[in-house]
Amino acid sequence: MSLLDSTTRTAVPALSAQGVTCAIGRRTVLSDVDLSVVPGEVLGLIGANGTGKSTLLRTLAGVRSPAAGEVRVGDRPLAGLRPQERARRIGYVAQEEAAPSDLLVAELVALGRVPHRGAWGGLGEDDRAAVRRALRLVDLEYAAAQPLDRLSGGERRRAVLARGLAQEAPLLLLDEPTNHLDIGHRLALMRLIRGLGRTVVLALHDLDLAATFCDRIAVLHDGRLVAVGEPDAVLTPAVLHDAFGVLATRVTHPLTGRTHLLFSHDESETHP
Ligand SMILES: Nc1ncnc2c1ncn2[C@@H]1O[C@H](COP(=O)(O)OP(=O)(O)OP(=O)(O)O)[C@@H](O)[C@H]1O
Repeated sequence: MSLLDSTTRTAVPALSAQGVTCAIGRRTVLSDVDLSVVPGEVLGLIGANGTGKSTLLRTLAGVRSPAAGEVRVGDRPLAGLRPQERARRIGYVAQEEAAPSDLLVAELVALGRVPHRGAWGGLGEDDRAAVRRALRLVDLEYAAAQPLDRLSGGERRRAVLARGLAQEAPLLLLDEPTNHLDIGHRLALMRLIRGLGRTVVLALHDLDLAATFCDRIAVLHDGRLVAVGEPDAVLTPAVLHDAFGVLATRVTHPLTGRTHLLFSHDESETHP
């Protein structure tokens, strides 16, 4: 069952894409994408490698301009927002973010406060509190004073996510936020995202996490949106076969009663 009620569903979308097409060089990598995200919704973006998830997130974040179509934040065109205004409204965490390795974790997270104080303003008490809050949320307070290059891959990922959280924007766009995280931190992060009460669009490769924590799921295939809806309606064997070329079987968790997915490549694996 969706966590959204019907009132929320009829609200002005927090973010929408209308007819969004993106080209890289001469190649069209996103074609005519229409997508609306309602306030408070957690929307998972899934699809095979190279199907355009990162390109769509970058376009929704305003980092890339569409070749055609429009992105709107609330009732305003994204292209009309000044960078600082955009950064106050949208927090974006890319799949891989390079940062100077000698930067301290707390300094990286404090970069999330730039939209609130300007690039040259010092940190105020509000900013410091937001940094501490973000570090606590990703369970990384202990590393605040460490340089980034002393962290593990998963810890670095959590530090970058904390930077996005410290921005405290109502809209969060996260590109594979669970990458590099162990299972405990993956579940904790998804629970955290779920509990933020913000509007979140996130690319995920783990379909079980998507099914468990997202209100709706959008499936990209070859740069086109091929399905959007609640997890049970979208994560069907037919859609998953078309999108990923795998056979999916739904099973019921013996303890929670939730539906989970098992995958195989072809029939011979399911009928040995
Ligand atoms: N800078 C670039 N130059 C050329 N082609 C690019 C560039 N960035 C992305 N592409 C191409 O655009 C397509 C979409 O890439 P994108 O990164 O959006 O896919 P994705 O679904 O996020 O993939 P993944 O799951 O592997 O992260 C791919 O075919 C990719 O090769």
